Amino acid sequence: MSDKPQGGAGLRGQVAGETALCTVGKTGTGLTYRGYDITDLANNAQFEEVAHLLIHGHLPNQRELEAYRKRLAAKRHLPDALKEVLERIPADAHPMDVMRTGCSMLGNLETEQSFDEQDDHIDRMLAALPAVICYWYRYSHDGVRIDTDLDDDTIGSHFLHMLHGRKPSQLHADVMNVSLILYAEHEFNASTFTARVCASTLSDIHSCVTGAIGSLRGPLHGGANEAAMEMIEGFNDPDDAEEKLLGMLERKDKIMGFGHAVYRDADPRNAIIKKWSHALAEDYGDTSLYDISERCEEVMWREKKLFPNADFFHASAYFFMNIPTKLFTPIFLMSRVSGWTAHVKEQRANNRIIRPSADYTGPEHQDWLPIDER
Ligand SMILES: CC(=O)SCCNC(=O)CCNC(=O)[C@H](O)C(C)(C)COP(=O)(O)OP(=O)(O)OC[C@H]1O[C@@H](n2cnc3c(N)ncnc32)[C@H](O)[C@@H]1OP(=O)(O)O
Ligand SMILES: O=C([O-])CC(=O)C(=O)O
Repeated sequence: MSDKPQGGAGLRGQVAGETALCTVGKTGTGLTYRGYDITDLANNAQFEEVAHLLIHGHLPNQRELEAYRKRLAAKRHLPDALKEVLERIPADAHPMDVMRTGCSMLGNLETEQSFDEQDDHIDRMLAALPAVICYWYRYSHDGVRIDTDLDDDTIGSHFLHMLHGRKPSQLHADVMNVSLILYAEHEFNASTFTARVCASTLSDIHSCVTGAIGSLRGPLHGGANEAAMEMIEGFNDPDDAEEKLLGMLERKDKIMGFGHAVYRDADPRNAIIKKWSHALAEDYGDTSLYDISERCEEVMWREKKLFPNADFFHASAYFFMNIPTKLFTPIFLMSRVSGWTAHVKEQRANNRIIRPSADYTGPEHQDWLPIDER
């Protein structure tokens, strides 16, 4: 059980609803999806099994998994109108803005007319959002119009295939799979709560996801994996990292990829992605970025008792897979859409509009002043 002291700010520690989807900091290594431990899932599952678990309530059997995979693979194409919009977005746009626009445009072209259609739209977003980011990235950076309708078995391999123009190695496909599992769900985090607030007004599913994308974009949430990468890239070696980190701590800078709103001693996702980052570093043939990251972990714990969260070793892992830094947060999104939409379904199934109260801190009664007297 997490015993982190919880102040009032940021609704920290306050129960804001119920969920059957996830526990954070309560049991086992501290993170479970519908009762399954994150380590078991990361060691054994395919991301599509986890998405099915979250969205449809149970782990699929072989027949269900094959049908689910087929259904998702059939939804990878992008409508021409969406491609046109993506082609108009400049290369220097923020990729999370591209995702926000892409998701919203999909909602214009394929609007959810009734909640009975929600599962079809969820499948579509899971399948098409990786295509949205890769189509834009490859068009704006390489000048190519990629075919997104590829035959890869999994969402992770499909993404890497579109991005690099070739099928990924088994190691890279495995790491993407684990990464998507680790990022899939995390209870009432900021972006999921955004999705639930939007769902509680009985809005459409694309609005819920588009709003959540905006919340995930920030550096205190999903944007931290990119910010962590920018930081470690600035360190020459472990000793340089230590010296610079100490300076940053002295100046009270925020160290991206460290700390957590709920966990106190460790984020259970860190050990998993750290192990894979090490395997990737060996495969890459240059472990220096991994060594730098490990030194950051040591220094942060020694100096501040702060630990890496899910984002920190993701930075080096993605780097070793030749993924451009600006696409790190969109990968988080491609995964978290499973958790967001599972929460939207849960909210809709037992809905009351989310509308908390505030402590008023403004002025007492003020007399009206005509404009020429102000
Ligand atoms: C997958 C994810 O989205 S995980 C989160 C990703 N975000 C990041 O990595 C951004 C960096 N981390 C942070 O900003 C914070 O740790 C958060 C936003 C994740 C959690 O915020 P909070 O719950 O407010 O943090 P917490 O209550 O533990 O903060 C306690 C103290 O530690 C400090 N602290 C927390 N994290 C960090 C950090 N990464 N670097 C430096 N100091 C930190 C806080 O400033 C605070 O100091 P104070 O008491 O002097 O104000
Ligand atoms: O739970 C949080 O506040 C942030 C987080 O780790 C996640 O969303 O994965």
